[in-house]
Amino acid sequence: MDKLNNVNISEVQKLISPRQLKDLHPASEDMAEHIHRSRREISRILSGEDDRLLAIVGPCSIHDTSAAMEYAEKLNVLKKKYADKIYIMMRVYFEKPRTTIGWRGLIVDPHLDGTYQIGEGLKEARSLLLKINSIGLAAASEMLDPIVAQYLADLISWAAIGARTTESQTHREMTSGLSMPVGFKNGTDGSIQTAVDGMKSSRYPHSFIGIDQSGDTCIFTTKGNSDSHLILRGGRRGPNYYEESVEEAERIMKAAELKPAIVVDCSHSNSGKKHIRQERVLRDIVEQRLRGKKSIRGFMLESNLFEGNQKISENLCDLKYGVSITDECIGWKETEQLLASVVEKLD
Ligand SMILES: O=C[C@H](O)[C@H](O)COP(=O)(O)O
Ligand SMILES: C=C(OP(=O)(O)O)C(=O)O
Repeated sequence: MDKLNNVNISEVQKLISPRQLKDLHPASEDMAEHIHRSRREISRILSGEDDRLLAIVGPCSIHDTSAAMEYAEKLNVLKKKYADKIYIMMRVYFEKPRTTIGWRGLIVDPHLDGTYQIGEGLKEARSLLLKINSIGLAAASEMLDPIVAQYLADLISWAAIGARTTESQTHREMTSGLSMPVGFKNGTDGSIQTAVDGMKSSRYPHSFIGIDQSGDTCIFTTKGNSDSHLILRGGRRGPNYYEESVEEAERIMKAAELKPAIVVDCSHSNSGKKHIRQERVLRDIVEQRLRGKKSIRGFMLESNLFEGNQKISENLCDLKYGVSITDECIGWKETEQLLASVVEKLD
């Protein structure tokens, strides 16, 4: 009996390497060009060179890839229709950070039953990202596990560091080496400073340990990511999308010698996790922008084919199609109406 090692480990399994997964599900040259272009467009919006608003819209989490693809097709129609006013991309979230415990997303538990078939989850996630990008839509996702990034980051055009990891050294180091614009969410306690510290840290070069495409342990030395920005998502004390909060965020970013660039998350603690309240957040920030608050560069909506959410039932056949199994989302009809009204106001 080994008394010192693996005391709390019950099993270790080999996993496919990033390169093996990419060989199975490769990105074409055309797709690489589309993702490169999307990242540049997003970067120009976040820096203010492009005056459009970034709209990150989609499910709280992906659990059914067919429903996700139906959603992507619908969203892509709006992306093309409103392209001169807003840049629409899809929230394609596969990793869920939990306050305590709960389903952790399609990659970790693709069968939703605690069997943790992570290899299958990675394949499903990569194959969905390929399909979404192939129709010309760009994908936005949270980067939670730095190892997972090696399998999927090439297909992602915008990433978020979540409220629960925004203070983490590991996530700041990872961000400094990521190839796409990355938003730091304010902490769950509402701290904007924590996210601004994350932005600042990730702009510098770092060295850290990670795995390469073959799965070998390596030292990565990064150049720093100049495309970091702030995401206001509200906090324990309530929402932070109001003008006073936006101005406080601007002050904190300026004090850190960062150019203010803010995306407002209309969900989470800005809506008290009530989907019907996302609309009022969105209307308010569009009004702020029209009054000249140019530091607001985008917004995020949690939206699905149908509104609300549902618990993961014992019998998975009972799950309703197109309804979130994590946070509440607005439904497709409301999503269409909200995006149309944003564009109308910006006209
Ligand atoms: O976005 C989803 C949730 O807000 C996040 O994963 C935390 O969820 P929990 O507080 O239900 O664990
Ligand atoms: C988990 C999320 O958000 P936050 O980190 O703001 O809680 C999310 O956007 O899915």
